[in-house]
Amino acid sequence: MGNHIHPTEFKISKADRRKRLNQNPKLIWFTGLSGSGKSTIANAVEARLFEKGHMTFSMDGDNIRTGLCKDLGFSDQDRVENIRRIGEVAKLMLDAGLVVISSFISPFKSERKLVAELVEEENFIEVFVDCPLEVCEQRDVKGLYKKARAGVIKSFTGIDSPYEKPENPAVHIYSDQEELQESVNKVIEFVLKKIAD
Ligand SMILES: Nc1ncnc2c1ncn2[C@@H]1O[C@H](COP(=O)(O)OS(=O)(=O)O)[C@@H](OP(=O)(O)O)[C@H]1O
Ligand SMILES: Nc1ncnc2c1ncn2[C@@H]1O[C@H](COP(=O)(O)OP(=O)(O)O)[C@@H](O)[C@H]1O
Repeated sequence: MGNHIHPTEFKISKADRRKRLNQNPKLIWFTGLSGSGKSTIANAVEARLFEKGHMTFSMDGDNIRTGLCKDLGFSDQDRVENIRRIGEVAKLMLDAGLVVISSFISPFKSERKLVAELVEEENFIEVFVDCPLEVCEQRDVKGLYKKARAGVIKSFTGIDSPYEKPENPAVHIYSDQEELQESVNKVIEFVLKKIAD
């Protein structure tokens, strides 16, 4: 099927959009356990970037798993497909010139690497929200750990489904030891240079 696809050359290029929006599009990729603080930090980071005049867009389970990926569950295979689709959407948004912020557990190294390659490594900023399982479980923001321990939810990340930690993240957050503002500042300091370059 792919053989019969003939790409159109669009008149407006990535460079045109970059110039119009006055920013370098980047993908800020938050990864970490459920309850580690991805959404909380991502939300504050987006607000700061937007305040500074950048055009941003955030993706998380709320706007992806209820729509584009609503046919997917939490088996390894479905998580891989979830991240693959998110990577493709992020790529389109980067082409549109946006600073894209994503908050998904994204537990597998290989999938995160695939996304980085898809959007080109230089555009991929991996932010590891590191938080011990015990702390996430204690927070239990959505009551899901309790359900996972009770066996009501199967294949829960950190309980009976793996999380592979990033080895060399661009930004390493320790959300059990840092104040929210400190974590946000670390991300902002790293990304602002890249976006404004
Ligand atoms: N089995 C299982 N394992 C992990 N998480 C689960 C599960 N079932 C539901 N949830 C809720 O779904 C959110 C994670 O979805 P993601 O799309 O980020 O997951 S993944 O990247 O595809 O692994 C996750 O949200 P966050 O807490 O924001 O991380 C959970 O609220
Ligand atoms: N330094 C911190 N950074 C982020 N969240 C924190 C921090 N300290 C405590 N929290 C709390 O931890 C919880 C994290 O939840 P959430 O952001 O929904 O995580 P995730 O998106 O990874 O599932 C929130 O209730 C938040 O207030």
